[in-house]
Amino acid sequence: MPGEPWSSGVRRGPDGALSVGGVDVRELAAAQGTPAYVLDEADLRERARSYRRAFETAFAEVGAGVDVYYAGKAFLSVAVARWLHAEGLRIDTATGGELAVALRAGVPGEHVGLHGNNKSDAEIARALDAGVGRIIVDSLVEVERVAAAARARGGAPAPVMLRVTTGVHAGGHEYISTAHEDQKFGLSLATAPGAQDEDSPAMTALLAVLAHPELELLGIHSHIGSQILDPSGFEVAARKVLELRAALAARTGFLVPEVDLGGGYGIAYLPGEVSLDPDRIAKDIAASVAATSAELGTPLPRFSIEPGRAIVGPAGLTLYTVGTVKPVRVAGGGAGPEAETFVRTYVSIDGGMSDNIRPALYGADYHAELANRLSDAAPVLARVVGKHCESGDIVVHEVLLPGDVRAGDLLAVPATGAYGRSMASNYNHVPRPPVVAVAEGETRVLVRRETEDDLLALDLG
Ligand SMILES: Cc1ncc(COP(=O)(O)O)c(C=O)c1O
Ligand SMILES: N[C@@H](CCCC[NH3+])C(=O)O
Repeated sequence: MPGEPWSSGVRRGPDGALSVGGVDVRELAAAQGTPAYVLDEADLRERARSYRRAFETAFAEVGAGVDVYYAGKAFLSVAVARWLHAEGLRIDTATGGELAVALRAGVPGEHVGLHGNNKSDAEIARALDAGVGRIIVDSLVEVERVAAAARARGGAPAPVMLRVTTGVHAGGHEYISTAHEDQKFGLSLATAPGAQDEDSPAMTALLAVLAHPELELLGIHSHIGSQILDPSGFEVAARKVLELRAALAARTGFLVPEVDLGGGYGIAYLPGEVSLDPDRIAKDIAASVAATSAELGTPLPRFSIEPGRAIVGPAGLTLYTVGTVKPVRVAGGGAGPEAETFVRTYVSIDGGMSDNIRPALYGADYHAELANRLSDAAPVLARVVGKHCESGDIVVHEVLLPGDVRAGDLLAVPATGAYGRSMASNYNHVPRPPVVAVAEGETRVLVRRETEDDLLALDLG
């Protein structure tokens, strides 16, 4: 069993080939083609269960309830929404499209949340019609827009949470850190310098929600970033949210019933890295919110969290076929004619930045291994690159691969279950790969491969 960053169902057989969920990758590649995203169903379900178990247990110990919402942006399909709902998770959506998948899966509206910093009126209307359990409001104008949509419908008030930015900056890359002040999400807890008498944008929006009879203020939401490996940021952000909740209660007498602490739990991408341990973080966060609430003299709210990557990321791998292998002599630094050089072996695969944009977008690092055989050839320093017209079309910046890696070999890249297929594109008119689930020796295509005909059907000539 290879261990992290591979899913728990990955094995290396006696002949050196990888299998996942009891399916040999050579058979899988022959039947489904490559590139293909391969999802280890048992691993995915176990991660969902372990997050739910960890948080339910730790929060029950301090006397609080908790719901786990799976952040569908990481990867959503009808089957995955059904599996995760069956495991007791709810579904967090960020657009009308994700909402449509959750509803198509039969997830009841009250177990679905809708996020978005720029929801359209149609998205708001659809969420209300579906009876979603919560709309996470992201701006003051949206308070008015959701209230207007709820008023137009009549009936029960719309359940809303307000997304706040706590100023806690966490996560793997500036683009995926979402609670520092200079960005588009949420409402800030900070007041303008020198304007101590003024309310923060977050407090102003909470008061605005309370002033609307068409809205039910369900909670306060904080999401501080993604791929967070130092969990202390969660506790700092939670304290700020609980302080805001106490301040609102002191001001209005209304104690917000729920607090969402967002997602962002980091995973291993490379051998030697370790994913956050849900038991450990759940215990730490529960102890910290209990202490803060006691200090503030407010009873604990109901909590929720929104992990995406930590549930689906490690459960997925991408299978590629090797094409061109090209040794390239590279200057190694130093100056003058004696500058050292070394050889980097560029291993081109049949996908690339269209199925995994994360290395190009965030400089994210991945690992790759030869998947169809073992080799005792001496390792070479390799860079796994795609087939797109970009020199930044890199899937793995640096990895040691056997020196005899050649056309026709299969490469497996682990930990691609999150933000791979969901951020895939058709750059260079490359059809997007399928998502194939494996479990107990069986294969099931969850999302079929796109075809050139699919792409041409959009082109009306
Ligand atoms: C509001 C919100 N919730 C949940 C998530 C899921 O994050 P992750 O996949 O890092 O757990 C995100 C993405 O960062 C998000 O923006
Ligand atoms: N898509 C990002 C994370 C952002 C998540 C959504 N707020 C990633 O691949 O890491």
